[in-house]
Amino acid sequence: QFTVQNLGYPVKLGFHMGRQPLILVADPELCKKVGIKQFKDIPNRSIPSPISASPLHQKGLFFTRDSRWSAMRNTILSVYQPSHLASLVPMMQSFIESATQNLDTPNEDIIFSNLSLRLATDVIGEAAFGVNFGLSKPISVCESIKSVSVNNVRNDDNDNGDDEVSDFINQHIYSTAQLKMDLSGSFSIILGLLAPILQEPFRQILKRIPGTMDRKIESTNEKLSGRLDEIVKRRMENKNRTSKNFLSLILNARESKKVSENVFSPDYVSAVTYEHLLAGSATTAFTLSSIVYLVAGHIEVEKKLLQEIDGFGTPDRIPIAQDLHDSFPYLDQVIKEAMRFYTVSPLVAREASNEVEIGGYLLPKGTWVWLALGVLAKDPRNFPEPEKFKPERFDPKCEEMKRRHPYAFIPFGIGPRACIGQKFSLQEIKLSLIHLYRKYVFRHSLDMENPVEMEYGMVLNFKHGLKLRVIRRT
Ligand code: HEM
Repeated sequence: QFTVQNLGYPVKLGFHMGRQPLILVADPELCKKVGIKQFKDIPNRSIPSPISASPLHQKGLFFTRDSRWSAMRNTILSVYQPSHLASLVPMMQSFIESATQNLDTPNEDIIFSNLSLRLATDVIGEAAFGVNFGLSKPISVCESIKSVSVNNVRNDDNDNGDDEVSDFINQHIYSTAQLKMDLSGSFSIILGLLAPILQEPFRQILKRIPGTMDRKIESTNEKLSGRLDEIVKRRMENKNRTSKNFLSLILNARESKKVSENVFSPDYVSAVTYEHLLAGSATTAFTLSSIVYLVAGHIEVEKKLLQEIDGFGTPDRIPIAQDLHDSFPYLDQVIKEAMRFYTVSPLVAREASNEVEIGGYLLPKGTWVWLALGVLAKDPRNFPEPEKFKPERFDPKCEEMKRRHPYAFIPFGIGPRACIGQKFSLQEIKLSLIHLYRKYVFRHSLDMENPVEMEYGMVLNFKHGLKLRVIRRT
């Protein structure tokens, strides 16, 4: 395991050790070249342990980018187009209102990162499955710091009456927390780093031995993929799919024979649906948490932000999509700066389709090329004083912004494989922040470690959760 730290951002590469040649790219011009041309996505099936330990690995389907993916991407794209996104505002707003009711319990701090994960999971659950997972219920005393550990989310009560779905989603949250890319994972993950060829045989043995992490992961994964299969099967049987969500669109395309049924096999549909849930929840949740964390520590930013939000109108005026686009320029800057400061998805992977020259190096076919988005975002050539949180650096009128390379800030990736949920997540994050700051401000809890500790996993996360004191605005 080794860490790239020369640009101030640790990128753990332990899980790559001993595999095919790898080059890490942290230059905007080269990122553009790699992201848009000459490179294909890594067929992620070949990425070792941490990802292959996830629920749908057994089917060989998790995060695969084979020829079927283009058909899938085209099928679901319309869910994420602006006209449809605008119609999702009321759904998002209703989850936000529900999740953030009664936040200010006297003398109790909250674990905001739990709240944001539940909220983001509910929102994507509705968009992907058309199912209300019921996680965004008002926070209660049982969610105060004193009684809930961050790693214990799956043990929380969830009495929404739909056991199957709530169990599934609790498993999902648990399994998301288990996806680690360093040496703190299961024994087979560690073995995979050192002797890849032994990994699978060992996993097969270890998963049968009670008490091992491999056994726990295996059991979570089995339950999770079983439940997901059931949800997909039931939705396939129900032909009355009028609402426009991810799963309905795929199943309708399958049945209308626009896409061959063999292409969208039930297993494949399960895999991409799960992947979607994962891609859309942990990323959005962390981003929302990190913004609130950073604003809580920068009172001058908070003041300016509150002014903008208050200036929009009385709290009963819910912004529509156009308002979100036009009326909150400072909020835009705060979000971008927070996403630069803590890049939730620090690495984007590609593979050279052919021998190719890049940055003066001749890379053999098959070389893995990783775009280090997190390193890019801390490069002082594009972001002077990169360790300072300064939303104004994203003001379109400022010199720093005008001078900046257009690909210096690409938290959603780049090119034909860029994030499909970019606009969706920004809409959700903006609505959440506007709603929250109309009612509350936040301060770091005294129980929060200082300096904050991050976990550099599949996605960035607060190692011990984000703990906040909530103050109701008067
Ligand atoms: C703040 C929130 C988010 C961030 C920072 C983020 C970031 C990313 C990044 C960096 C990639 C890889 C792009 C590349 O390879 O060039 C990606 C891919 C993807 N994201 Fe997101 N994402 C977010 C939210 C979402 C949401 C809400 C959804 C679903 C609604 C989503 C669905 C996807 C999918 C399906 C892909 C794979 C696209 C493909 O391979 O064609 N993401 N995301």
